[in-house]
Amino acid sequence: MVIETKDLTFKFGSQTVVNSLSLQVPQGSIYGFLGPNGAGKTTTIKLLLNLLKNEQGDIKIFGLDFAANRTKILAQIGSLIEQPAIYSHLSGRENLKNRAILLQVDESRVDEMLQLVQLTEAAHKKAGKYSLGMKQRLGIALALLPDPKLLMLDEPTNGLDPNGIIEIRELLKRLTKEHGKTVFISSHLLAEIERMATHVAIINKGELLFQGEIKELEGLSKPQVRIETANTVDAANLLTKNGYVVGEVNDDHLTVAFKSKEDTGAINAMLNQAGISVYSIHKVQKDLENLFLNITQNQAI
Ligand SMILES: Nc1ncnc2c1ncn2[C@@H]1O[C@H](COP(=O)(O)OP(=O)(O)OP(=O)(O)O)[C@@H](O)[C@H]1O
Repeated sequence: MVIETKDLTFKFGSQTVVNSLSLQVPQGSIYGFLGPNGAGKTTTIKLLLNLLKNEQGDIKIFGLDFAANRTKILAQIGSLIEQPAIYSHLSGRENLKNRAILLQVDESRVDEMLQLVQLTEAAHKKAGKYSLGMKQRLGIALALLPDPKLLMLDEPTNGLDPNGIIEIRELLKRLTKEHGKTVFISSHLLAEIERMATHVAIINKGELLFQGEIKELEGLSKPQVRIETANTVDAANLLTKNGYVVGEVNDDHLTVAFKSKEDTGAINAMLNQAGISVYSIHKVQKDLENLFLNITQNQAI
């Protein structure tokens, strides 16, 4: 594990903001750290970067105890929290070059990083003239300059347009696949990270509600049969009488729990035989965004 916390807890005054969090971030993963606004994501990230001091619980990073190895560990973490620290009157390249001198990193890394985040063409443009997405990518390039093993990003896709999100997504995928990095990325929108994350943690009110591979999260979403018909109430009654678990019943469609393809065919035949015309019938999976909302609102899945 690249990051492992055990019962991590943090309070602002009497408010417990991070509550007994045990996180496990595997090597090489894109770990999506999800939760609604105010869930405690930024606070957790600050604890993992030593910007806040943890009060209770243990943190291990790269297998080392954080408290005893802070400097060594932090030298291997690149981070981007809130706005990247960019000089807007300097070009993207000058921003990177300045940082390279400051960190005593070989200047050849500057052009490498520009290429990696696809800013080579805009390298000589003033950073103040960059789009939000370009600024975020420059921020990531600055964080990657000393070649850290782990990248921690707090809501880097916030406010980006769809293209900007895609560019960040492709960049983070390349970083894990081709450069062996581990990426910890927070977001309050599952849709923004579900297509890149390999692992997901969902927190709310500082508590961990789910942690696992993204595939496991998808597996939690139980499939349904969606039936479109003119007479949803009669259809619901008939299906209930025959032992089906009916979900939602709307004006134009209803849903029942999916069992099998054969069973879906049997439902269709049953409704037709009762004189209820079926316009369409198919299997649907609850989308992840709804599942995420259900989990964070403490509803049954
Ligand atoms: N410096 C502070 N002093 C007191 N309370 C704070 C402080 N910083 C954050 N909080 C509170 O801690 C809780 C968690 O905040 P945090 O910023 O970690 O959440 P978040 O999940 O990152 O949310 P967001 O997506 O809105 O940034 C919130 O209720 C917030 O009001």
